Amino acid sequence: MENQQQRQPSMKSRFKRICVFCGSSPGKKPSYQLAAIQLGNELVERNIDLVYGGGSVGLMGLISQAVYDGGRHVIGVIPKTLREITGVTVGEVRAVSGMHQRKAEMARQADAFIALPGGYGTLEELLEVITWAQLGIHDKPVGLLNVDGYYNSLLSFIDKAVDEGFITPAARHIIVSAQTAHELMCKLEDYVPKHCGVASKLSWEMEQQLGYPTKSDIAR
Ligand SMILES: C/C(=C\CNc1ncnc2c1ncn2[C@@H]1O[C@H](COP(=O)(O)O)[C@@H](O)[C@H]1O)CO
Repeated sequence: MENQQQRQPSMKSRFKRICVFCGSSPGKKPSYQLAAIQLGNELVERNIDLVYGGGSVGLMGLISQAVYDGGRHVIGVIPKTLREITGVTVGEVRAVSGMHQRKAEMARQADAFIALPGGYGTLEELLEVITWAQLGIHDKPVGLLNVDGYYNSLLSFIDKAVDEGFITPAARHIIVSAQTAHELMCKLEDYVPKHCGVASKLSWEMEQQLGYPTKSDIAR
């Protein structure tokens, strides 16, 4: 069933659709669950659609429901194997063959990425899109919603990696973090990449990295 509640957007955004990575668990603190709903509402306010990992579990279920209830389009990208355990997806379901295809499809569909609190899956997805940005595969903004300081230790670790010479200051700038959904969205709207060095030297086949069939694939 199509979502009924069409609200008038009050803000314009540079983004049409954002990919959100977040816990398949709800987390122990109510603030994590509240942040997922607030981020969903913030996307609705700005007329932005959602792409996410699909299903109704944990924070994933909360944000997708909030965006759907607000009248925006939701795409859930789910590997066929996970479909039975992740619950019902509101909006559109895109079934893919595996976890790699899921990440490529989510990345392809989005104009920006945001990570809410989560576990291994969220961290892996977040670090991959940061790495892809560093390599110049995409220049889409990457936001970290640092709810109640959940990601403080990760940010400290990344700052240590900068101090120790493993991450450049320009690549550190890829991660845009804030404590509230509103503040994060404002920062992402203004984000300008600084890490153009690698991107300008390498000529990635963008389509290939994000899983599009190339012209030569199609010709085969
Ligand atoms: C039903 C349960 C787990 C089902 N597992 C997943 N369901 C949906 N999406 C998942 C699942 N595991 C990983 N993902 C992707 O990673 C992120 C969430 O992983 P995390 O380890 O919980 O942070 C999420 O963005 C998905 O794209 C039992 O609860």
